[in-house]
Amino acid sequence: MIELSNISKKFDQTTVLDDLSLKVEAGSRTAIVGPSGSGKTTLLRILAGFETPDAGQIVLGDRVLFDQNTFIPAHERGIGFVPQEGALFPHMKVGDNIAYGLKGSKEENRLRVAELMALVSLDNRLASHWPHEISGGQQQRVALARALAQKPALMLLDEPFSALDTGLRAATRKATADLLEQAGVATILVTHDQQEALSFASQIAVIRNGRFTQVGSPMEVYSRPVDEETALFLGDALIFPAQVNGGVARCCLGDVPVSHPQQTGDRRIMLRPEQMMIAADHPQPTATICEVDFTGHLSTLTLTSPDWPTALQIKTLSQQHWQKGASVRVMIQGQACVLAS
Ligand SMILES: Nc1ncnc2c1ncn2[C@@H]1O[C@H](COP(=O)(O)OP(=O)(O)OP(=O)(O)O)[C@@H](O)[C@H]1O
Repeated sequence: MIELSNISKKFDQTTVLDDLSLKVEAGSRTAIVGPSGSGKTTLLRILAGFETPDAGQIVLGDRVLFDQNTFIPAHERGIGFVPQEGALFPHMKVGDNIAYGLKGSKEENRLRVAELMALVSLDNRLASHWPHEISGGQQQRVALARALAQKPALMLLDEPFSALDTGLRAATRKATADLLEQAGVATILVTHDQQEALSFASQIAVIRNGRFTQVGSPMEVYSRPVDEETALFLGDALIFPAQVNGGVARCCLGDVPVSHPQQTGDRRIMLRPEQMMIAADHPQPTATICEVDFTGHLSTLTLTSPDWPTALQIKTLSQQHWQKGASVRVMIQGQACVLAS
């Protein structure tokens, strides 16, 4: 397990990381997600040992890597690091890139490189290619193999899939997740892509202005975000003012059960678009479709109702029924999340 406690870092007079604490269980996957400039890369560099925090403690297993009196240098930490776009050595062939840092004989290293290439599903014949002769996805796998060669207890991935196009990106992400799970290596992925974070990790840490605003399972942070900014950062959200009492929020859509019944009073509630059920041909319609933006399997409907102060935009599965002017009934499934005021 890796545990960071109360990590802070300033550059000049600006606080970049502010009292961060996080636990990552052995063999598990955590994603740190947050907007540009929130401090994600700085935190990874601190973990890797490329940067020194001003305060706090980092413990990996039973080893203190950093505290007031300790600084274990990067090459002694047993931590693998895959930076953005792989950063392979361009003047070294693929095999030599992977073997970089291996300490065995030439023959032992050749066998280990072959083993690592098989592990990341790379054809062994690519070992004699130059990095520029292989695809972006293959380059990422080489970078991963190079990091795995050190048998790290923890792997740090800094936006490693960002240079890949959508299809390759999802496939490489899945392959990487499977591989790290098989190898039993704990992983921290940094990304500003919320979908990537939600799909990759079993723990999500949302960072904003150098602080973790929320840490939890992907489902927890997605469906129960602590505040409006976190809600909107993690996906599409519908946010309404509501009067919350006795586990029910009274809002323009009617009465909706809430997830935290202890929260009461004038609040704002959040629903995800998939919680909105829109029924065409309902005997008691509540809204009118005034615009349909068809984008393939999803359409964005703009709905109006005399009961609502403003129009609602709802992304939903495309259907033949979605026609401008059609009357529909809007129903809500599940519970609303009450946001921090
Ligand atoms: N060596 C440095 N010296 C001074 N300021 C720095 C240094 N490294 C990072 N910063 C600043 O710290 C803040 C956080 O940067 P960081 O790269 O950690 O953010 P990030 O969340 O990884 O952003 P992105 O998603 O754009 O990569 C930024 O304002 C950045 O300008």
